[in-house]
Amino acid sequence: MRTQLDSWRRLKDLAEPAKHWSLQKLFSQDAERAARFSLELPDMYLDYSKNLIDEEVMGSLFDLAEEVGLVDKTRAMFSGEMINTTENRAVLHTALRDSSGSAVQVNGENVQTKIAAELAKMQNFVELVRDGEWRGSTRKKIRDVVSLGVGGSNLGPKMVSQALKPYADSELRVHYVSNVDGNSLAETLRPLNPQTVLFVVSSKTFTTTETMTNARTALNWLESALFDKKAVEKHVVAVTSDFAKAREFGVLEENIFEMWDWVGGRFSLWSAIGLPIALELGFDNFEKLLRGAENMDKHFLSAPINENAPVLLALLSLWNTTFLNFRAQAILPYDQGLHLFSAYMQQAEMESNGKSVNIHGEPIDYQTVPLIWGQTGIDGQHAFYQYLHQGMNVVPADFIGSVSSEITIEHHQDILLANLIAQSQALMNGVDANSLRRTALSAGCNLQEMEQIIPHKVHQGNRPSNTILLPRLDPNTLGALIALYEHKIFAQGVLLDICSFDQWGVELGKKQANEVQQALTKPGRDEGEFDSSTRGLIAYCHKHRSLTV
Ligand SMILES: O=P(O)(O)OC[C@H]1O[C@H](O)[C@H](O)[C@@H](O)[C@@H]1O
Repeated sequence: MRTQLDSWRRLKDLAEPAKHWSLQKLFSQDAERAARFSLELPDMYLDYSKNLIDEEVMGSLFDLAEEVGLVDKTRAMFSGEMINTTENRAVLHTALRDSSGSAVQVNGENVQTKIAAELAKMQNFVELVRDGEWRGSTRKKIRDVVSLGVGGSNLGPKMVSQALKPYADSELRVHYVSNVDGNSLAETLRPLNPQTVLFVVSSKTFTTTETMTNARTALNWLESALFDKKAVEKHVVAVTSDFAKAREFGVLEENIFEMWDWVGGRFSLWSAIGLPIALELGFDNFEKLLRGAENMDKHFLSAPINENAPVLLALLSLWNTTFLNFRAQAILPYDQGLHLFSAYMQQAEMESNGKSVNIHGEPIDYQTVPLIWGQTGIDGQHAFYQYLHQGMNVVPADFIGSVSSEITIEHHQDILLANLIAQSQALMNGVDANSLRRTALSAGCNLQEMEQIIPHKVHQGNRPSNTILLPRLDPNTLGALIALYEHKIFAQGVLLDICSFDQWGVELGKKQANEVQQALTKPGRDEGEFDSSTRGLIAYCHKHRSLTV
């Protein structure tokens, strides 16, 4: 049990006084604080000095990392050991971006050979489509790609596509549909010409209801518009680990791209699941994304734990959540391109570590991961930052920005960066009643009148944050940023003693949805097994359907 470890106990003791520390004071007592608690990598700057930490806390966190064997467990992941113990699988998204040529064995097989072959197949396909050599069934060039997938088979590629828009080829537009809400697919398809559309059906299992429903509707749309029962051959490709199911759907064997069971959905954008990214940005940019992630992999594997960016982020998350009891974390990108990054991180971290039993199946009696949420910082400032500054709960935040922009309109970028830096400063420093009084006096205000308003203007401050700056947002730095968080999540799982790579919590809802769906589509079916709330909701749906039909 983690709670029995010496370092864990020490951290528990240290947390009590730390809850009452003043970040402002810590800075004024130590001119070197920012240098002490920051890290500069070739393509990234991480400032974690605005956390409620000191050398002793960090030392104990490093001791914990050692006590739990983080370094050995990291090597085990990279080398293909079955660390996803509840599903008996290796976890090898890192192998997908390993260009070293060294073998990685899974069940006696070198997966690098398969990865290289699949990358070559992707590259060939991407070039055919982008060069206009791949033609639809009426011999027209492909102009629009529609990616159908959900969860890990959608969020990663979609987030990257959005982040790297300036690198996109305007000749080929890529659209993403994940929701089974028919409006989403219909709205996407409405302006498109079926003769020039290519669907990429991305599903590891090729059974996910939302994706398969959208795929069947898309196929009907194609077949009826093109009067061609074989439209699937030129207009649909699949990415899956279940080739038989994709063939059954009608996709030609040569148009199926493989993903493997040792790639988790939420870590899969580096595999053929990234095909829409490569189609939109070109294969060379996809490769740059892989190289950026590979650089972070090397850093994670080789840097000592006290200078290891993913480890630092994991330790700080543990400190804030498990020891200081802050139960949420905001992800606040200031770069508009990263507007889906918070949603992406939500799946990555919460699906991985949102658990309450340890790797041995025993109940956990400490806080695991925080609730992850957020949106672009600038929009957030005009929405929920009030809560961050003055709400009852402290929400540690990750501020993420890039120094220069692909489209350089300098003063825009300066305003953006100024806001990013100022917000973390304001959250840390706050403002107390006395300084409000001083400001009021020097402005010649009536102090008696001011007294009433002062409590409303006090900001407690002391709200922790990390700041991550990239020199610019490009395929390379984005690859590194995503890998940074992937490894943070892995390290967090090790520290918390969690199996980070299963997601049993998602399955229950899926099963229930199937049962409710049957009751919705076949009225009159015995609904006796449902509770009265469920029966009432189903009855309301039936009533209003019959009124609107
Ligand atoms: O790729 P698929 O098999 O369609 O699965 C898509 C998604 O399904 C579920 O929601 C899982 O929780 C996700 O991790 C997965 O990415």
